[in-house]
Amino acid sequence: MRLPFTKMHGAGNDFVVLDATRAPLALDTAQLQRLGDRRFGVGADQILVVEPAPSPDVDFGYRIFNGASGAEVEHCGNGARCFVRYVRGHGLTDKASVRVRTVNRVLELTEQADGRVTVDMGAPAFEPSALPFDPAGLTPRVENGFPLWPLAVDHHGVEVAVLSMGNPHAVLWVDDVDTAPVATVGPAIENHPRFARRVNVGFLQVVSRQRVRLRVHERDAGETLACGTGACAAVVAGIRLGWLDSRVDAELRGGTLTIEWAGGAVRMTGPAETVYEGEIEL
Ligand SMILES: N[C@@H](CCC[C@H](N)C(=O)O)C(=O)O
Repeated sequence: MRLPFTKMHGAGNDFVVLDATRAPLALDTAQLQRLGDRRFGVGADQILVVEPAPSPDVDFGYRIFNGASGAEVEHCGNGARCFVRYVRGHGLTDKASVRVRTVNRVLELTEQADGRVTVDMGAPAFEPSALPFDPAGLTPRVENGFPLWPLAVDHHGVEVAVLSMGNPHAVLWVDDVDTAPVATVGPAIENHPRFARRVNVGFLQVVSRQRVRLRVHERDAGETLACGTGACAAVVAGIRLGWLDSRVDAELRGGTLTIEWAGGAVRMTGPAETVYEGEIEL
């Protein structure tokens, strides 16, 4: 099968985008992994599939697969920005704002006049069961009414905030992201037995009440240059702890995302770029 695709990125988090609006696409795990493979395939952190609207209240279905494993996941924020650029650029809609349904929420995606894209990401969920995270036997330290959970990781103790943006996130605080142990502590928390479906891990440095620096070890992907849901989760946790204002610029290695949250849905604004179009024999 020759499969047309579009390579895109949002702040360096890169994607293969596939159109399944005209004919259904049933790719198996090996085919998805091949698309995600940087040596034997195209290479991408995630594979994004544009599907017909599954219900009348939305314009499209939006499915996401991690490129390394081919596993389906619930959300991808940087991908959502690329999604709207893709459907408008490929003539699939002329709406400025597009509503899409993921496996567990509805997102609204809007292209701005300056070329950036704003995503209504949906609301964060704080119950441990939303990730899921097993808190049995743990006593959190509570700051500003928000729990920080003690975790034993590689014989060290760390404290993490846990929350869901549709997909699971743990956030921890560091003095300097440049020296943060992302490559070691990231996978250890991702695979910690208290996270039954594993977890994305954010390392957050607070620079001021309106500016943070962030690195994210993504579930299944390792460290990526940016993670949209990770930026939302980290900023929301910082706001809940009383450390951040309601509008924050999050600097990631691949670019800056603006995150806004005042309770309710989180808004994320950032770049979305097309790199090239191609075809692959699968
Ligand atoms: N890059 C994404 C998140 C992709 C999914 C994540 N790796 C997971 O397994 O939940 C983003 O921009 O949000």
